[in-house]
Amino acid sequence: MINVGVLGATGAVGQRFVQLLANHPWFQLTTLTASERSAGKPYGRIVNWRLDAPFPEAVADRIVSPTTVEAVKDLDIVFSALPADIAGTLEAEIAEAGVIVCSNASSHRMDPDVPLLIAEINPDHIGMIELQHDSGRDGCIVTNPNCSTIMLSSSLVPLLPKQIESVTVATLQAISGAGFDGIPGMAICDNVIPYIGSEEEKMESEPRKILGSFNGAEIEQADFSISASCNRVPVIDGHMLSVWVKAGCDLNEAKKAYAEWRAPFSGLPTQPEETLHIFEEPDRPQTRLDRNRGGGMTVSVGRIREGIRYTAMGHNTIRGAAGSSVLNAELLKTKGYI
Ligand SMILES: NC(=O)C1=CN([C@@H]2O[C@H](COP(=O)(O)OP(=O)(O)OC[C@H]3O[C@@H](n4cnc5c(N)ncnc54)[C@H](OP(=O)(O)O)[C@@H]3O)[C@@H](O)[C@H]2O)C=CC1
Ligand SMILES: N[C@@H](CC(=O)OP(=O)(O)O)C(=O)O
Repeated sequence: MINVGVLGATGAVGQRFVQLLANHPWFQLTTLTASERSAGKPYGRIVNWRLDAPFPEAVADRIVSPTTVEAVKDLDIVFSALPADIAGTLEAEIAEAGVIVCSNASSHRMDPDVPLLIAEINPDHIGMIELQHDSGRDGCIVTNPNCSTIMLSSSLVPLLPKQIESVTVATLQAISGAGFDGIPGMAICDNVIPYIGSEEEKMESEPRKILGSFNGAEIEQADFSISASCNRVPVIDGHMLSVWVKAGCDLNEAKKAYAEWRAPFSGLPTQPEETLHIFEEPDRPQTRLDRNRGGGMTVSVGRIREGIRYTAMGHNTIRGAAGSSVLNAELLKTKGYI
């Protein structure tokens, strides 16, 4: 078994990691960390379990560690669900100590030697790890994109060969995206908030790295513009996107590209049968009905119509965070990095 830990194991993403890793066939969850407020106490006592999945009793008595290099330096992999302001320095120090860091935080996403990885979308970017090893880092950092960016980039990939010129996107994002203490109920009930700090900037930059090509030394970014407008809506989980794509194809060619696209590999434990599910019904995808498709790992796409316009939706803390990160680690194992 491969020994793994979760940094920030009590938060919205951290709890998803614990849920997904508790019975993982390859990874043994040995270490859970959180802030000084939680360290030294049994996980089952201090965690406020808020997921729509049963609490994994096997970790109830595990004593929460402080979030330090010392606490995780003997592990093979750590999954990071830390706030970005803490993750920057700490993740780099943990990677220097020889550990593989699979991170959800934004701190290292745009580093020139760090893969911004969605396993089925840009698996060859994993080669960027060699750049980190070349510069003397014993371990490495592999990052997940921003949660809305994962839905956008995954849903754009079938159209990539059709010469995308520009992308316009408007989001309807769930409140779990802001973390457990992110948005008070009084602010979001019966309301829509047309602002999510730094989200539009991330959506306009990260997909160009993800959908760019890696030539062995650097990423040549995808050559199209993105304009994003992000909104918070009162749903618990699931980010929905309305997308407009200017590309060199007509509607029939676009629909054919979606129907024919397949993930480049299959069979990893956390990989869904369908990375993309294409709906023909006029009123799908819907957040509540479709967010758990493929165990929360499938991105649903529908309403593909003249323009080209479509709707995409996925589970923000599973496909958009913890699930994608675990799948990235599974890919690392199959490629011999673990
Ligand atoms: N929510 C989402 O959909 C997504 C989140 N992300 C990113 O994932 C990361 C985690 O987000 P999320 O789970 O939502 O956040 P939460 O606020 O829900 O959880 C934060 C976690 O970090 C711990 N923590 C807070 N301060 C410290 C500290 N000073 N030292 C050590 N640990 C600390 C908390 O522990 P304690 O309980 O002890 O305070 C908790 O475990 C962020 O970087 C976020 O941007 C990325 C994609 C999607
Ligand atoms: N900002 C996203 C979630 C998130 O934390 O993203 P990032 O890791 O890029 O800051 C949301 O609110 O839905």
